[in-house]
Amino acid sequence: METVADYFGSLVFNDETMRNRLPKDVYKALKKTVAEGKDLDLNVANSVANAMKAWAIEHGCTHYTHWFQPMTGITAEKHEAFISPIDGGKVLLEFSGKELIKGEPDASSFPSGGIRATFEARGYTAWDPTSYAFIKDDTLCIPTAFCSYSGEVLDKKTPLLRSMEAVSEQAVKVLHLFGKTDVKKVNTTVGPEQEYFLIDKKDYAARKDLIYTGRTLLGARSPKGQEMEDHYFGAIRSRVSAYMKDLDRELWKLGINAKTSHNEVAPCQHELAPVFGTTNIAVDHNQLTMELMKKIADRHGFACLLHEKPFAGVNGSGKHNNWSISTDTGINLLEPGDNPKDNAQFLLFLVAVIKAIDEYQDLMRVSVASAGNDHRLGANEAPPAIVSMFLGDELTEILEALVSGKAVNGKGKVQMELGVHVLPAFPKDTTDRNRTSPFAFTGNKFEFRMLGSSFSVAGPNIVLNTIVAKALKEFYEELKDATDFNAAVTELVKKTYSEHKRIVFNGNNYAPEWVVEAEKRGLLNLKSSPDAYDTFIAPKNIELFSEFGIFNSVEMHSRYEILNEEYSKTIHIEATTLIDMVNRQVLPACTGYAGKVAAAVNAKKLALPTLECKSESALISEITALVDNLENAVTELEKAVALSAEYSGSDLAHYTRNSIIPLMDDVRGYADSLELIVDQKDWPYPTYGEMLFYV
Ligand SMILES: NC(=O)CC[C@H](N)C(=O)O
Repeated sequence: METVADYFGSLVFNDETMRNRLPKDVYKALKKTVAEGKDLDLNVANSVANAMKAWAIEHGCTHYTHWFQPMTGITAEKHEAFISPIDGGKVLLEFSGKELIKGEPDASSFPSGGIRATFEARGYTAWDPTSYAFIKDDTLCIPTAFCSYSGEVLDKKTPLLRSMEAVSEQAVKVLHLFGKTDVKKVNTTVGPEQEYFLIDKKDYAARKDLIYTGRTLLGARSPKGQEMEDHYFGAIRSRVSAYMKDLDRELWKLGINAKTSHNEVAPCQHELAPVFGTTNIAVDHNQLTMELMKKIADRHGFACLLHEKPFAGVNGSGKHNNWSISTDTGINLLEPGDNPKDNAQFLLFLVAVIKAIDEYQDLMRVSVASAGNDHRLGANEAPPAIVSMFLGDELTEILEALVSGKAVNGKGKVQMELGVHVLPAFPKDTTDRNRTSPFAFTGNKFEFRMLGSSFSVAGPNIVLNTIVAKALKEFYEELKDATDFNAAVTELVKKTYSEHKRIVFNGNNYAPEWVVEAEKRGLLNLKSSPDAYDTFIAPKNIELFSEFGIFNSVEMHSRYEILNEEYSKTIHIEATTLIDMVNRQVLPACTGYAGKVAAAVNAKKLALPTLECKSESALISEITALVDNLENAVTELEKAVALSAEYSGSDLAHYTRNSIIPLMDDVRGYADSLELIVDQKDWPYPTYGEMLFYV
């Protein structure tokens, strides 16, 4: 019988395939290029392209595509057939090294935030040999970076790769000070847990809001929600289980380490978690996972919803980004060590992260800001908009003790004195977890829990890598000339922790008291996305990204434009969808139903003139009053949407947030009240109950 091990990675031009199919010297040259990040020699590229083509054709491919990640947050592809005509009406199948390493799609219609006028249509894609080529839809896909003709970055992969290099360079320098001179490279790793909803395809097709916006804009709560806490980790329905198996199989063929599947908190909500991997590859794999989740759902009669808040009032969907840094010699730098020296190193990297998060709370917040995630953060078991870190009691105690010079007490586990050489051996697995924290230490990695389920994980990791690179760079400067290295490290750990400990919060992030406390500590509370976006172009942030060559000022401003635009457009589509549904579905349904009741009253009275028909009359009045309110509310919304033409950029985003969203809430309030009193048979779209429980 064929086992997973037999077909795992069968659609990937991975290391094993390359070793088997490439001439030895070409294989070696390619490996060297990847390891050293150098440009690829054209002869090597030709040879690799040839082998790739042969392999792809054997697997039934007719086309190839550069597969890239523009600023849309999803991936893009433009398929080219391998065919090249020859005399006699025949074709050859061709794929050259040049075609492998560089593509030139007409790129005028991708978001560029004003960098490129549409007449400057040219854009380049360049092969990223650190991520393997793979086959999707009988097409050879080549992971690539995407930039404009004049070299400005237009994608998410390029800055991600740069940020990985930045953190590697700085971490290596610091590690060399610790005597780890064998370390040449440091990689950040990520394991993104992906949450999603599965609903019946028929229900999906019957709701314009799901089709146009990915979330329900209307819908009264069903009598049951998630309050019984019976869905989380519950037995998986057989239809969903079949879907999960199918999905795993397809992901495994693509070499994606899909590992954990389970039911999530809300009805119809699930999660898939992979084994962690190098950030760049984890980002590519997460994009593929999201794409396949949707595609395979369709095969099983489901629609897969990746929106952060498809249903109001129940759990939203996040994507928890488990982030760590490890060396090419196999050391996880966020793993407490076995001996005092390694622990000093661990503590130094730990406080680098603490400093980074505190100094760049704003960027962390921006990296998870979107119209969809605004509904999720701070509601129904998702972290709030205030960025803080959870370290756990033990680690906090150790750092506090180090700062105060006192011995660690309490659990009697660790005694410590000052000085690096006497730092204790830490318990490896801190058992306490904090699900409420935006950024939680979980023993050997940080779990960044604020990301929304529909996000590309590139953005948040670009920020994380860069801000940690910055902290490490400053540390290196402080330590490089130290006469007593151990003492200098101790001092630096103490100083950094004292200066930045306000960002550490081990308590309940959902509690209202935390908002008050966080304000006292001077932490940012950027409640909505437009508030967050405005901080993106703060001088300190432009300096940061420029310093490490991740983005220049022009690229930062373009991204700022794109963020604001995407936000406003998303809500504009939502508002116009809502108006459409109300005017053309809800209002006619309500009027129709009230008419039916009125006709029934008339008929009854005709039959029995003494009848008063009090409750029917009250119902008609209630419906009519709500319909009047709904009409007024939707008219106000229409006016506000029309007025939005007067704004642009950040002003438009703020206007949208402050003027459009509250009116959408008003509309929803009246429509949902009507849903609860109108005959179910007359209601024009499936209800929450039908979508979440009748599956
Ligand atoms: N149990 C959980 O981890 C819930 C997480 C929640 N779905 C979120 O949005 O982050």
